[in-house]
Amino acid sequence: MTATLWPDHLFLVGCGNMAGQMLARWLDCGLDPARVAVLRPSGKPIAEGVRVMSAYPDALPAGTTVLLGMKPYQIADVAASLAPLCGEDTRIVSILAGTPLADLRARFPAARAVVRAMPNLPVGIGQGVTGLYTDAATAAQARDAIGSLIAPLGLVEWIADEGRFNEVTALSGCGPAFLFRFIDALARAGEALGLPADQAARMALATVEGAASMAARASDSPGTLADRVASPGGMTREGLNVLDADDRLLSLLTDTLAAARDRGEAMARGG
Ligand SMILES: NC(=O)c1ccc[n+]([C@@H]2O[C@H](COP(=O)([O-])OP(=O)(O)OC[C@H]3O[C@@H](n4cnc5c(N)ncnc54)[C@H](O)[C@@H]3O)[C@@H](O)[C@H]2O)c1
Ligand code: PRO
Repeated sequence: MTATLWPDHLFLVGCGNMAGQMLARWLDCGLDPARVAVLRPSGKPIAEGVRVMSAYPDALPAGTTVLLGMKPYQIADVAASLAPLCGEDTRIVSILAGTPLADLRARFPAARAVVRAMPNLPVGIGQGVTGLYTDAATAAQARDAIGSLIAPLGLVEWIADEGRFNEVTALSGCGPAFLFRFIDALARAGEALGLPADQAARMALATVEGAASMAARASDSPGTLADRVASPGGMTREGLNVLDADDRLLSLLTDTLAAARDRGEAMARGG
């Protein structure tokens, strides 16, 4: 991995579940906490050396990278206080679901570099997925610097077409929740067939962890790997037949992603 180009000044607006995981990973990877300031209404401490404030400062240092980590519906209030502190060299990174770049540009007109980012929770252990999007108004140097900041979080994918950002969010941003549900359902199905609940929970989690790690390292596709588990005439094929009948699992997941995507589109319309 190439060395991370840490920003001189990082200002987090909101530091809950998601931004908190991003910051934890950055600090683990060597970001100097003295470069970080966090605005959070509670004012509660975050980590040794990180400055926490419950009100906006009078000014931001030149070239500050701002991470918008509060809830999407708070953007109007936040922008009213934050935009006057932003200059041409302020870099804005937004993780707000369903909030288009044009909306961010309208709210932070002075900042040249504005990037939409869609991380997911495993960024905290460096195994996340982050989709990124920006436009031509963001200079290449700022784009690279933001890419470098995101790199320690896991897989980084620049998205060419912002019109696909809600699909990206549905797949990888929301994806961990769907996988957590799957692990839970696998365990409960085992329990329904008669296994002790605690044992089924341990086995379901370890099975998903092992299968995902194996798929990540394999040169074969997950589809080929599934066939390798299924001995001809054996037990697995009978199970796969249930998942595959009428594309049942595929339909379920397509409907799941579509519902999440549609919510992103409604949020972008102000819903
Ligand atoms: N949770 C996820 O998996 C995930 C994934 C990708 C993106 N996101 C995005 O991350 C953002 C935060 O989601 P979350 O799940 O971390 O929610 P959260 O509620 O855990 O965090 C939001 C934080 O913002 C703080 N806050 C509230 N009002 C504020 C204000 N006026 N100024 C500054 N901070 C304020 C809250 O105290 C809270 O700590 C959302 O925009 C969401 O779309 C979340
Ligand atoms: N969490 C955010 C939401 O549920 C966005 C992706 C994951 O809206």
